[in-house]
Amino acid sequence: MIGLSTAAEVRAAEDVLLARTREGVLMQRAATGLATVCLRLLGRAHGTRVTALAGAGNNGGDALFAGAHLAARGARVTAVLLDPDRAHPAGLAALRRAGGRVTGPEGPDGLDRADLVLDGVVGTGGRGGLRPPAARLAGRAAAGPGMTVAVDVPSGVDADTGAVAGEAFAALHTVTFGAVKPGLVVGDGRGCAGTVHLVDIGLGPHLAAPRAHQLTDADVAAHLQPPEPGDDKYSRGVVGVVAGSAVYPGAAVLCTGAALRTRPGLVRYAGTAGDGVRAAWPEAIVTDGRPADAGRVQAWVAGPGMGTDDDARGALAEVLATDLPVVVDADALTMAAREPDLVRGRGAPTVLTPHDREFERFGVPVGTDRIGAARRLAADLGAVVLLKGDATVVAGPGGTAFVNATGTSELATAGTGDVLAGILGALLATGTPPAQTAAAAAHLHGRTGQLAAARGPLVASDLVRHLPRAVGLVRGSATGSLRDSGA
Ligand SMILES: NC(=O)C1=CN([C@@H]2O[C@H](COP(=O)(O)OP(=O)(O)OC[C@H]3O[C@@H](n4cnc5c(N)ncnc54)[C@H](OP(=O)(O)O)[C@@H]3O)[C@@H](O)[C@H]2O)[C@@H](O)CC1
Ligand SMILES: [K+]
Repeated sequence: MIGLSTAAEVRAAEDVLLARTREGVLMQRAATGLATVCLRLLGRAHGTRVTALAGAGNNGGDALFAGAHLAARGARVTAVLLDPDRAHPAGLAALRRAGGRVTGPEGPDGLDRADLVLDGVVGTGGRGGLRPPAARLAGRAAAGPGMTVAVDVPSGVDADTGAVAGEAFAALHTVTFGAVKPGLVVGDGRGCAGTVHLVDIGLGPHLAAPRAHQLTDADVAAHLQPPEPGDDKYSRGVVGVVAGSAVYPGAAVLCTGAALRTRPGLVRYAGTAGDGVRAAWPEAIVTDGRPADAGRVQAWVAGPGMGTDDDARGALAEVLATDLPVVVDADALTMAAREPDLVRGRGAPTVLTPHDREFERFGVPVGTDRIGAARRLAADLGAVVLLKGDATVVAGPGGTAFVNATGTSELATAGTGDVLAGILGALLATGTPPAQTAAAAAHLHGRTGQLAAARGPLVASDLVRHLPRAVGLVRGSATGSLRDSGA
């Protein structure tokens, strides 16, 4: 698992370490790591042109010291000081010693010919969008030929939330220090950060336990264990699906198929789209009656295409009255937003899977702090909230959160949510902790989308077809990483 640490958590760890190390050591570690990543990205330093935008804080200091490293290896480095009188003195001296040029915000900055642009305007100490001179330079860097690399955080991005209030630096890569900040992987910040590279500056032992994480393939593999010799169709987690309608059987077919393809134990279907499900998935056990007629299950998925009429409301209330985990998706979210007490009083896990418009029906729009919004709704309802987006966020009622790293915009097409609900039901039926399980489902859904999209534009049923390969891939990469680590 990759921990996501807020700016305050990183600063607190830095303070402990700063008190124990010689002055400047941490910044040297950061700048050396930054220069090393830049060298790797450039392929060589000699003869390359580098422009380093440097603000008045320590973020600017990092950029100046890294510029000095690159200049010492033969790069032609120009530092553009946003506030020349307050530039980091030691960083500036190092750059000058290494032969770097220095100019002000209106000077000849070399942005039009740069191979690399370093954004050291502002890091974790930033507030709000970029101010005018920095915003103008960031715009020119984005339009210019140089590879854009943000130092610690793209300037103008809120390190904790990913919110961008105005202009921000658009980076192809971000080299971040000590810990990945949530704002680099969620919301608008994710788009500004590009590929994130983490540089270890020794903060690890001093960092508070993170309250937000990203899962890796190895973490998700633990949710996708192959059957063991003693397993049978009941012991592997039986899923119940309440979805679709006579008019809209597609959602039921996709959701049931996704559950079967994720964990082919047993899937029971209860609803009015039974004929469509029987035709598409003869493996499923179908009843045209109520959920209670379906037989024993270990988790329910309710919502996709089921409608919101009295019968649908009755079926939803029936599954929510059980002591089993329930996924509340699509039409079930509309009904739960009207009657949140259906969810609030539950003892067993509930996972709600809203996109932004569905989320808003619970009373408050998502806003720019997606992790915060998901946490608040989760605490209010005593449920897990999986907030869909480019980077899907999962929050548990106690505040634990996950940000998905595998999302692809190709998944923004009809029916992909029905597939996610089916995957989620299949994983929840095994009884693993619901917030991490929901994050694992989002991860697998994203990996499946990546696989399916490799062949061109995808439709939701492509995802169902690619699920077994995605499960194999996730399991395989976990084995690979264990082998790599010598375990
Ligand atoms: N601590 C350590 O040991 C280590 C810290 N490290 C590094 O330090 C960074 C944090 O440094 P920091 O705390 O000095 O703040 P920082 O991000 O440079 O910003 C302050 C400057 O930004 C300005 N500014 C603010 N908002 C702005 C805006 N919207 N648009 C434009 N400007 C804006 C603000 O201006 P002012 O408000 O003062 O006028 C002030 O000049 C951290 O991200 C990491 O890179 C690493 O070297 C590892 C060791
Ligand atoms: K920056």
